[in-house]
Amino acid sequence: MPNGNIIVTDDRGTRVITLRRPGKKNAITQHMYREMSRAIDTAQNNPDIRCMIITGGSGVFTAGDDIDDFMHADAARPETLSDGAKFLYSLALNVKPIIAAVDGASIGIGTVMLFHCDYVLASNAATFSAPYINLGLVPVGAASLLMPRTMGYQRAFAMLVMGRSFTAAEAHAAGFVNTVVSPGHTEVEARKVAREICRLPAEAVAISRKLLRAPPEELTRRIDQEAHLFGERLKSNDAIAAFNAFANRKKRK
Ligand SMILES: C/C=C/C(=O)SCCNC(=O)CCNC(=O)[C@H](O)C(C)(C)COP(=O)(O)OP(=O)(O)OC[C@H]1O[C@@H](n2cnc3c(N)ncnc32)[C@H](O)[C@@H]1OP(=O)(O)O
Repeated sequence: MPNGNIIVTDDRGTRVITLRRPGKKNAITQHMYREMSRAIDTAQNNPDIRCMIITGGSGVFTAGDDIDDFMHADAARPETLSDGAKFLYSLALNVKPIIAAVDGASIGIGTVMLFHCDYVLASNAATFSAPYINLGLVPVGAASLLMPRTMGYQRAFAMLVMGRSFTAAEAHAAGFVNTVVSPGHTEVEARKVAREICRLPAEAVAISRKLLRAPPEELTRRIDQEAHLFGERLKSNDAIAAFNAFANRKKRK
């Protein structure tokens, strides 16, 4: 059942998946994860879809997991994790190029998903972080595999273990952003990249892409391994204190 926070449109061979929850900085609920997974999964065997764009629109990409939703979702944690994990599986198993258009903050899963994407555009107002450490947590989504591979161990350490944020220029220098554009222009530029990809021979794109990427089974193995450790960390005093602090921050407002 669509809830309006994920908008999916198909335009000349490109599926555009838009996070639209501006009042909550595009924080991602379990329902939104399911909608995004469905959009990616249903593109796999659809010959009309040649590539995809994931965008947060203008001003923000995503504040990561919706922490309220995460905390209040079914008390059974494995169930809570499963929509996010399913989304990560959808990304890991996806066979079509995905372009990400990042304007503003990209936090947590927002940044992790970029490492599964094929081409990343960012505005110079974009910032990138994956501050699981600040919640007493560990990386998810095969970030511990893909980040050091893409940008080198030291940068991955700064982002994942120290919780550092990268600017668009730093992300570009680190190699996980292809192009930096002006704020408000990421989506239009992403559509140009999509048209370029759509003009290429589809089968050769698919084979070449597969050769370039980590095998899906390697990704899913690491996703599972991280999810297990993440689940353990959720029970830690550090994580409980961090989630309580978030809840109290809201009450004080
Ligand atoms: C298990 C989880 C793992 C992870 O995902 S790790 C990453 C978790 N994410 C974060 O730590 C980011 C938290 N959010 C922020 O730091 C800030 O927000 C921003 C920097 C993204 C934006 O700051 P500003 O422009 O000052 O906006 P604002 O007033 O903080 O937020 C606007 C509304 O959005 C809600 N919100 C923002 N992020 C989240 C989130 N991740 N989960 C749930 N709600 C969120 C706020 O509470 C508020 O809502 P209201 O106006 O009703 O008070």
